[in-house]
Amino acid sequence: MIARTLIRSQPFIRAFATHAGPNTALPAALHLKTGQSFHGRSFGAPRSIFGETVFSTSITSYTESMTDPSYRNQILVFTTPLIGNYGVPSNKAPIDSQDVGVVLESEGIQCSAIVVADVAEKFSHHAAVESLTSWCRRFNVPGITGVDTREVTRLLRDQGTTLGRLAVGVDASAPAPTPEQYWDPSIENLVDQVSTKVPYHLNPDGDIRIAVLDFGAKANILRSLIRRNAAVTVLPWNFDFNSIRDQYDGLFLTNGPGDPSHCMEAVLKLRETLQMWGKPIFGICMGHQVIGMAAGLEAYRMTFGNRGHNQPVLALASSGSIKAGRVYVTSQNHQYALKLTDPFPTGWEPFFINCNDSSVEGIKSTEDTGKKVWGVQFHPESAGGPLDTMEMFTDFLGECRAHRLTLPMAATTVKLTSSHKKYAAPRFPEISVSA
Ligand SMILES: NC(=O)CC[C@H](N)C(=O)O
Repeated sequence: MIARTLIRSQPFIRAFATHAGPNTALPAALHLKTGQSFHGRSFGAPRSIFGETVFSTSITSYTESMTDPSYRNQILVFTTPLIGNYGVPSNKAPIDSQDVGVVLESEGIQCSAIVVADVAEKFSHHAAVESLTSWCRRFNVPGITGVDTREVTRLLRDQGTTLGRLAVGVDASAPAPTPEQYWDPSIENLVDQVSTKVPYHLNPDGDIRIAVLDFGAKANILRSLIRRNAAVTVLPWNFDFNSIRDQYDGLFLTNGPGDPSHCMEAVLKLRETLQMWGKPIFGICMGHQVIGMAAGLEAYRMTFGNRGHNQPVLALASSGSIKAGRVYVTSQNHQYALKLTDPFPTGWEPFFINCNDSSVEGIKSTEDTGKKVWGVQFHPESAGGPLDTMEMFTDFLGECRAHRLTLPMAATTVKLTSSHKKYAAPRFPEISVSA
């Protein structure tokens, strides 16, 4: 206890803190459904799991990636060899109306396991309160270290995202699972598992009303809206926004895990919104895919997706802070993408294209429609990663303000409640939804 208090209060001591836990020496294996096995040592929770094995090329921000709900049920392989060297911060944000209650992207670890070449047992950072190992253990998430992640990544790049199992406490003589034993998370509606179950409000005193459809929102998306003084109502992913749309100045669709085809209910509702409502709409990642599908585009599963904070995208059109012909470096985490068709659906145009693989990185409504609707596959909110496209939030809210409602703020029928806030400690009044 005394040692822990000292470690928390003394950056000097913390810099040399080690957290070699009791299960560190357990053997562990990463098995892929395609037949390859990699052996190393366990850290974090001493339990075995199945999941979808994906790789991220991010150099920093393992804490933000691991708490991103879009990584739900994925075994995350970091291509950066040393992970954990700056520890893990406290996840409690100051309680004020301009924040969402967490520092990271959600309350806890969302990926099902992590694979690293070399887990750092020593960590050093002024905000760190614990090691990666102890954080994983607290959230019951297993990790494997001592694996040749370059070899795993090359395999995943060639054969595509592959079902896997992280088996803890087994040595090289233990048999790998049979192909039928692998569990495929993409058959489940993961969005339904991570979306808020009931509506809640953030920053109710903001000057503009934005409804957010929550497909598994990263906290920094909500933060980016409320720090620009939006009053935000976060709604379940399949909430009937059309029944309350007249009370809002803009609609935002968030990121979220899994296959977008599980979200057809939201796609069909959004199709009606697009036809009947003229206010600005902005979607990120899953939200962008839902907008594209509502517009008539198809989504497909990529070979290995794009995950990392170093993805270059080329702007094909100018809009707000975005200038056609410029390359922006972006943060990404996705397995699916919209199909590029020629022609594009009437009233829509490609907005961005990926410089590496030419996948669709953004779509927008054409000028002649008079509408302001955008979707981007990348994450302008970053967390972590580059801030090149962050001002798209300012652009969106600027358009919303230009068409602002004149209703008094109290006129919304989505009322506040205190239960079921996804991120925040209880600090808002009770919610009940009257249609
Ligand atoms: N970050 C996201 O929203 C990801 C969207 C979707 N789950 C995909 O993998 O493509």
